Amino acid sequence: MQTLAQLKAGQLQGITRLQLVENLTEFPREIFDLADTLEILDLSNNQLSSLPEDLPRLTHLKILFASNNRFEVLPEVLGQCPKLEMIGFKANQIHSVPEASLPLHTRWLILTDNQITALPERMGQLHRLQKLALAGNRLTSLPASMAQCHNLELVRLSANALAALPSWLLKLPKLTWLAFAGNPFSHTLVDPHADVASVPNVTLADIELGEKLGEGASGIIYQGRWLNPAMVAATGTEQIAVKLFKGEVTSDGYPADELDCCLTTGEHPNLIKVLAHISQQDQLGLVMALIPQGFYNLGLPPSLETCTRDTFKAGTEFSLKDIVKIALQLAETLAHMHAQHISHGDVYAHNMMINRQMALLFGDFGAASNLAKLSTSERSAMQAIEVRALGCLIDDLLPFAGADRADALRAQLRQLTELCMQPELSCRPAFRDIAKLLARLWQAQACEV
Ligand SMILES: Nc1ncnc2c1ncn2[C@@H]1O[C@H](COP(=O)(O)OP(=O)(O)OP(=O)(O)O)[C@@H](O)[C@H]1O
Repeated sequence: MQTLAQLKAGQLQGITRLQLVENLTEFPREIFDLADTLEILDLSNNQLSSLPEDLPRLTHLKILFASNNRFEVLPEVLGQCPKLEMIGFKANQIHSVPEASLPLHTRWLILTDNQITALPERMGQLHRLQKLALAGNRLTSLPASMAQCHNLELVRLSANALAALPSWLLKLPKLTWLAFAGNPFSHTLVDPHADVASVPNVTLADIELGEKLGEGASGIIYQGRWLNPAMVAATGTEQIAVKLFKGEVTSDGYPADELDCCLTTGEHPNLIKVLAHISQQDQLGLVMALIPQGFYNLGLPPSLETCTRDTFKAGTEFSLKDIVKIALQLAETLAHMHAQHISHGDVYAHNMMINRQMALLFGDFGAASNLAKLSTSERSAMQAIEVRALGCLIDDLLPFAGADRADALRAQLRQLTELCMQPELSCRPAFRDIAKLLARLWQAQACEV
């Protein structure tokens, strides 16, 4: 992060990336002194409500973030910025998105947590659009022209007012990560957890909270201990992890939908075991088994460059057998989830943990959607969309498998990847069939050793 004082003193000449958090109410004109080099401008967490008309003078600008400001209209001038392809205006008060505000080469558009009721028809001309974050708005429909957005891969529609799931959406050839919980068409229950009597409902009084273990977008996770002996007896453990949901909408949707999807999914060996839920008026929470020692994240979130694909730590290495084992566990987990009519929405290596034996724990239900109210064909399409995510994951992992003698196995995994990523959704296999195929590959490898 840089300061306004550095900018005004001319100390930032030649930089490609500028971040200013200074309670700005006006766009500092000195930013134009950086026009020859500036590619990434982050003005998030200020008080801005407009951008200058000559913004396109920043001819190299590729990425503009202006989250947590006071914009009410997405500025039209954005549409004239010659290289702008990534636009982030999360958590403003935007109610209007003018046609002219959208540059045609947009790849990544984030408008989460605003007050948008409609998007312009021009959306359909954004042929490069890959990532579209619209959760937490007031959209009642999407422009039909968006059927032409053939490069869309990640779409967040949760927490809106959509009356229906557009049929063209479920045909997009590259759609891979879709979330839509918290819309009128998808609401399943009046009392969200009325059907999960199998999971005990506890209160904060049953728990002693300990140290913070981590924090996600939707909540904070604490180590904890049951204070209630009945719960120790019922769950077979005293030590627990407790996720306390934050109140507000996240980039993936409402915390209540995350909790609902997690509970509806139920138990699976590759999911973190849910021991109880907290559904107090003022606090939602999830009581889980502690993730055992020795588990670490399989991947890291996408970067600005990779946009929709995960990144991996330098030095990452897998054998082809490791990849088969990871993919097999994931396919089985997703088959289970879809059998319960739940889609995960965020099938990414950064949401998976593995240990040295390649045992998999799959987490983060933040972008999950309940498919119960969808038609059978819509549910099949939702499964096919997530099948593509499994294909992307194997595709991402394969380069880390060094050359070894198992060339035939590599070819089989490549073939599976291609099948999972077929542009025509009905040509993709179902998770159960993928799991069967991977189980056969796994057994064949086990016999070879
Ligand atoms: N059952 C658990 N036992 C131990 N640690 C946990 C457990 N659940 C979560 N954590 C820790 O808390 C962190 C945040 O978890 P959480 O699932 O809420 O969010 P996330 O998936 O990491 O983030 P986001 O929701 O923003 O994508 C994890 O990375 C992990 O370190």
